[in-house]
Amino acid sequence: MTNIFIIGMGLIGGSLSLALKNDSTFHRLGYDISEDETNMAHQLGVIDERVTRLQDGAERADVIIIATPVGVTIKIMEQLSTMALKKGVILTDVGSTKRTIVEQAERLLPSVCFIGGHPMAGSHKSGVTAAQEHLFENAFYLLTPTAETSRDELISLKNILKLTKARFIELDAKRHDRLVGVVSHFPHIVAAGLVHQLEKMQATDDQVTALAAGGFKDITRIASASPIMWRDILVHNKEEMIRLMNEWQQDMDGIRELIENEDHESIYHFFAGARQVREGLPQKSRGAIPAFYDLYVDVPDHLGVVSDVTYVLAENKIHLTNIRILEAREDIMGVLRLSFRSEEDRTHARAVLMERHYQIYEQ
Ligand SMILES: NC(=O)c1ccc[n+]([C@@H]2O[C@H](COP(=O)([O-])OP(=O)(O)OC[C@H]3O[C@@H](n4cnc5c(N)ncnc54)[C@H](O)[C@@H]3O)[C@@H](O)[C@H]2O)c1
Ligand SMILES: O=C(O)C(=O)C[C@]1(C(=O)O)C=C[C@@H](O)C=C1
Repeated sequence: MTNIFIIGMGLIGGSLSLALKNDSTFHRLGYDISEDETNMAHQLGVIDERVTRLQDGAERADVIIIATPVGVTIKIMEQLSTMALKKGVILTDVGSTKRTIVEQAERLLPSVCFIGGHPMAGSHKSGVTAAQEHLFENAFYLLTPTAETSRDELISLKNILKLTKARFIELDAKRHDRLVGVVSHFPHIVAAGLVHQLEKMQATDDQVTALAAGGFKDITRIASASPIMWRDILVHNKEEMIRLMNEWQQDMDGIRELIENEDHESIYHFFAGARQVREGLPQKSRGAIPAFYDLYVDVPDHLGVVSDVTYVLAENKIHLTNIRILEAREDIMGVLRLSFRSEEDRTHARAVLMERHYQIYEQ
């Protein structure tokens, strides 16, 4: 048995533990500062065993995964440095920042193999109840080995984490923080800033909230994320945040000037350039929610057809992640788009629906 000790039973710790459950040689021990969270994780089958004292789990562990806010991660490493960890234990984390964590691991735990990790998928939700087994499927899993990391240690860690079905990328911690600063950390400041702007307007005209529609909600979804987690991330990635903030302020000053001068052409290029870059971003599925396996079903447009199809799937214990009517007008066939979690579910669904003479196609 390999004892895997997960510290922090929240969204990410819980999701990782769920992803590891399919290897029967793993025994997953979980610990959280909140006993309620540890108990909930146990009740939900997220872990095999609850641990009530950090030391008890740490000293039994072959692998330790720290899944707490990044500020806490350093404190946990301080605590681990005073414990009798097993020889050869592999220590990793899931924190959204890497430079400070890697530096502190080297300082506090020089004789322990620490490999920084960061699964690049998540959500604005927190806590173990939001954990999902497939959260990291197809996502990038960033690893930050150092010159001290041996090839065997890296392979051992990857062999465990491969159950997440994520794709590994190795990079150094400094570059990690620079890149992730742009695509994740700074956007969270912008999202929260926009919500505060709405809040200020609300004080003088409260109708503004009712008008906050699709665009505002899309761009500010991430402002619902954990303030503890984001406070810690910004402090850890302070230099990058300040650099990006200065760049952003300069860019915004430039745009303000364009608007003041009614410079139609440059304003057009500001948006046209952004659209081109945005549309050129990789479309490949990342994370649990976008990893869709879709089937399209022609259905006669009559009352109850949606429930007929879902009944057939439920009868065969096939889980749907989404269902959508794409077209259903009078006198024509409707089209249902069914989304599944995996290729196996999709293949199974295709077979059972064809048996019932539904017309199926993909794409
Ligand atoms: N949420 C995301 O989208 C996301 C994605 C990738 C990585 N991360 C990183 O993963 C880590 C965890 O984030 P999360 O989203 O799971 O947060 P979360 O709030 O869902 O879970 C964090 C858990 O850590 C626990 N905790 C706090 N202090 C502790 C301590 N001293 N000892 C033990 N447990 C303690 C909390 O009680 C909580 O249950 C963070 O470092 C974050 O940067 C988050
Ligand atoms: O999808 C979201 O809600 C997220 O914010 C996930 C997100 C991100 O910024 O993309 C958040 C923090 C991480 O470290 C990795 C992923």
